[in-house]
Amino acid sequence: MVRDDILSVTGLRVVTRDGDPLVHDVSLAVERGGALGIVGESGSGKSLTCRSILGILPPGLRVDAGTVTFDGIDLTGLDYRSWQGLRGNRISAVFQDPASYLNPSITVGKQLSEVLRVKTGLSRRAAHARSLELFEQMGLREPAHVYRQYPFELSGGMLQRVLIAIALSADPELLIADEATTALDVTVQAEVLDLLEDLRRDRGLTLILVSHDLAVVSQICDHVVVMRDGVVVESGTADDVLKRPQHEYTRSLIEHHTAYGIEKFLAEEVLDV
Ligand SMILES: Nc1ncnc2c1ncn2[C@@H]1O[C@H](COP(=O)(O)OP(=O)(O)OP(=O)(O)O)[C@@H](O)[C@H]1O
Repeated sequence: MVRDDILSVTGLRVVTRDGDPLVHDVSLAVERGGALGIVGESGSGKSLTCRSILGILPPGLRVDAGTVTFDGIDLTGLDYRSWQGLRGNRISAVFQDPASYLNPSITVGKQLSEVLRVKTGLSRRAAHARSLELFEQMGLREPAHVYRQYPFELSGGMLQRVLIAIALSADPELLIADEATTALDVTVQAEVLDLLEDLRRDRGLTLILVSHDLAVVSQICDHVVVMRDGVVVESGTADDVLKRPQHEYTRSLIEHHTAYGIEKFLAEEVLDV
């Protein structure tokens, strides 16, 4: 069967102002409705790869080789106006530390409503109703109460759900979650991952999940890319990469992470046989 990739990255290279490469020859692809995990230790180039896809590289860094194609559109050559129609609309993202993306002096409901009005042109009343609906879909209990709360009144898990609601306000096709559950405790982390998995199943949302934690990726991803020092060292189905790793580096990551809960995933191998 022919794969229907919504996103493909080929030979991506990100360099500094002096031309020093930070990400070299990265290639990956995500099937429409699929979930790709990008794993690797801190500094391996996961975030820069995602930021290249989103067109938001830090100042001084640029893509100097490769292509990023989203639904047939070459993102590397896009002008500002074309990005406006894509980022936040068809491609969205959530990051670590959700509080830093919210205005502390405006209620979270108002912040979501404002985004909805700007992105989808809804009236004030319709945006309010849609916000409540989105909060409910994100698993926030008592959405009308949450609507009136300020960021400091919510827990980390609730804030991340609010950020996911904002990221989904324009009904994007692709969501990039870059270490989005890293700061949460394990139980809340699992709940937010369940939410992402539900959104994938119910809305057909395509996911890229970036994490230094293999346990996180093993929970919902069907494909995995392993990065180290700015290069892809191994990629394939989650089953192949996590249960039958070919690369020494992947093996060492798995060894280190068995202590953090991917035993359950790896144990299924026993049942598979
Ligand atoms: N603005 C920048 N200027 C110079 N070097 C940078 C910049 N941003 C990142 N780097 C370097 O690029 C490399 C890849 O960084 P990146 O943030 O993509 O890694 P990562 O795998 O996402 O790690 P982390 O989980 O710590 O964010 C690292 O060596 C990092 O120090």
